[in-house]
Amino acid sequence: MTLVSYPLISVENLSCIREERTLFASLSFDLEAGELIQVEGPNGAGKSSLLAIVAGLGDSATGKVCYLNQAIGEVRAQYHQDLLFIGHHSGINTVLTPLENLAFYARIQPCQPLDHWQVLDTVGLFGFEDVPVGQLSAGQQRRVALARLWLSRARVWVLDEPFTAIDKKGVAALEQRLWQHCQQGGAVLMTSHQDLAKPPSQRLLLEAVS
Ligand SMILES: Nc1ncnc2c1ncn2[C@@H]1O[C@H](COP(=O)(O)OP(=O)(O)OP(=O)(O)O)[C@@H](O)[C@H]1O
Repeated sequence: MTLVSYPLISVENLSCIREERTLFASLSFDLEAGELIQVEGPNGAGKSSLLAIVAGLGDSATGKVCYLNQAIGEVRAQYHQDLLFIGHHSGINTVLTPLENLAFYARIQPCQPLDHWQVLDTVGLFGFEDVPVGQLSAGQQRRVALARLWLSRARVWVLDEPFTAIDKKGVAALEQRLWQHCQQGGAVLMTSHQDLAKPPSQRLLLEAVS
C-alpha cells in the first residue's frame, strides 16, 4: 500500500479582487510540513489579504485553499484547531493582563502544558505578567500575542508581520522559534518586509496585477 502525504496547505488558482482591483490572480502554491514561506511585496499588494484568505477569513477570493487536501470550508473545525493565525490585529484583550490573555487562549485552543509565567519570561515579559496589556508598549503588546507561538499545538502558523515593533534580539528569538516549529513538523506562512537571517523555504512575491 502506498501512503500518500498531502501538503499541510495547498492553494490552487487563487485570485482576489478588491474594489475592482486585482490583487493577485491564479496563485498556486503548496505549504509542506517543515517549510517556511515568506510572502513579500509592496504595501497594498495583497499580502494580508492572502493570509486572511488562507486562514479562512477572506470573502473576496476565487480558487481553492485546502488543508490536507480538503477544502478548508469543508473541514473548518479541524482546520481551526490546527491553525494559529496572528494578524495585524493580534487578538489580545488590552484590558486583561498578559497572564489572563494566555489563560483565555489556553481555554479556546489546544495548548502545550507549559507554565504561563515561564512562557511570558521566554518572550521577554518578566515583571509585566500582571500589568494590563493596554499599559504595555507596542512591542510588549506584540510579544503577548506572539507568546502563543510557544503555547500553541497548531501545525499551521499564518503570521502577518510578526516582527512588527519587536527589537533585534526579539526578532532573532522569534525566528529561531519559527524554524524550531518547522523542524518539529509544522509550517509557517508569513509576511515580513525584512529579510530573515536564514532564507525561507520559499519566497512568494506579490505585485498588484491591476
Ligand atoms: N476589507 C477590505 N475591503 C476593501 N479593500 C480592502 C480591504 N482590505 C484590504 N483592502 C485593499 O486591498 C489592498 C491590499 O491590502 P492588503 O492589506 O492585503 O495589502 P498588504 O500587501 O498586506 O499591504 P501592507 O504591506 O501595507 O501591509 C489595499 O489596496 C487595501 O486597500
